[in-house]
Amino acid sequence: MIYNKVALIGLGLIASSIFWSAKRGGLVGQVSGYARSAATRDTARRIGLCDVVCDTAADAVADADLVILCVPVGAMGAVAEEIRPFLKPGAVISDVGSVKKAVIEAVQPHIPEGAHFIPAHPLAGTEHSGPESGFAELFDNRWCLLVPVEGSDPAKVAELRAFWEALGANVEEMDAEHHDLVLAVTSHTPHLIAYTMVGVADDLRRVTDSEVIKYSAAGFRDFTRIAASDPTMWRDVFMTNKEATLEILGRFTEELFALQRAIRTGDGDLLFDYFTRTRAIRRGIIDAGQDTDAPNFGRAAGRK
Ligand SMILES: NC(=O)C1=CN([C@@H]2O[C@H](COP(=O)(O)OP(=O)(O)OC[C@H]3O[C@@H](n4cnc5c(N)ncnc54)[C@H](O)[C@@H]3O)[C@@H](O)[C@H]2O)C=CC1
Ligand SMILES: O=C(O)C(=O)Cc1ccc(O)cc1
Repeated sequence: MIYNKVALIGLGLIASSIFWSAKRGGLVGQVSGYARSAATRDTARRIGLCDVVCDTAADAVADADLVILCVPVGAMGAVAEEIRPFLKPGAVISDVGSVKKAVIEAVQPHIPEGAHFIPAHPLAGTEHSGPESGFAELFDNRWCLLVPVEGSDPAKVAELRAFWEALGANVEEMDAEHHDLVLAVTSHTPHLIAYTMVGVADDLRRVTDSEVIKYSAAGFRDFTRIAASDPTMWRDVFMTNKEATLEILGRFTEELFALQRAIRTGDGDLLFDYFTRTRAIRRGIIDAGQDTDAPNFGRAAGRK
């Protein structure tokens, strides 16, 4: 057993999936949990989420060997400050936030001497949130990126890697700056585009009165699924990964204008060549075994 006691702070999709996955594998002795809202704590107790649900973050982290912050990115710093006095000496503090540079800046100042901060980000999720949305298979065969900070103890990093591997994930290490740029391309900007597209359709009330959903092809349906993601979480992502998302959005709008111009001028060759190139990228993703239509997406989508 890598950790005797693990504390989960924030009991939503990711924390509940960590719990069910850890239970499935018999990975930890005890998992304690804390959520800010009494309603979430009550739900967690009702569904058996965590071995013990505590009414304070202090109680949850007491004696924990690993504390995982599973709250929205914008709340990480305040939560780290709150738990600081109650951490076990030598404890590992990690997180699952979708942005890394800002989380490190917010959390690092609150890590006490002797404790180990090792940021992490599982690249797995659904559009659902809350304590009832998690499931044991969420991380199976998905990536989890570890983002060690300067001075991270390699032995502690190796333990956290083994923990995530036991949860089913494939683990890689990356620095924070690179992580935030990669995620801006692969996750953050695509989410913003989905939000925008659904917003545009909603503005055109004329067609949205049931027609948009009724006649929606797979493309728009995927957008509506993504645009149903948690507003707090995604607001925080864009507030904290500002630099990288603005960089990618700048490039995106340039390309969009180029395609817009090709449509206006009737440049079919440009469109054909562009779509041929992008088709090859999709095929490359599938050949590499990184198809985003992985089973856990289907499963979550099939729940509602
Ligand atoms: N949803 C997804 O697809 C993924 C999310 N993440 C990251 O994981 C983290 C958690 O996301 P989810 O589990 O999806 O969110 P969620 O919305 O399902 O759960 C968040 C939990 O944190 C609690 N919370 C919020 N503010 C708090 C505070 N100040 N103090 C204590 N508890 C607080 C909420 O009540 C809730 O229990 C976020 O940082 C997100 O960026 C990472 C990978 C995928
Ligand atoms: O639901 C989707 O489409 C996702 O892309 C899941 C996801 C959301 C946020 C992350 O930081 C990582 C994965």
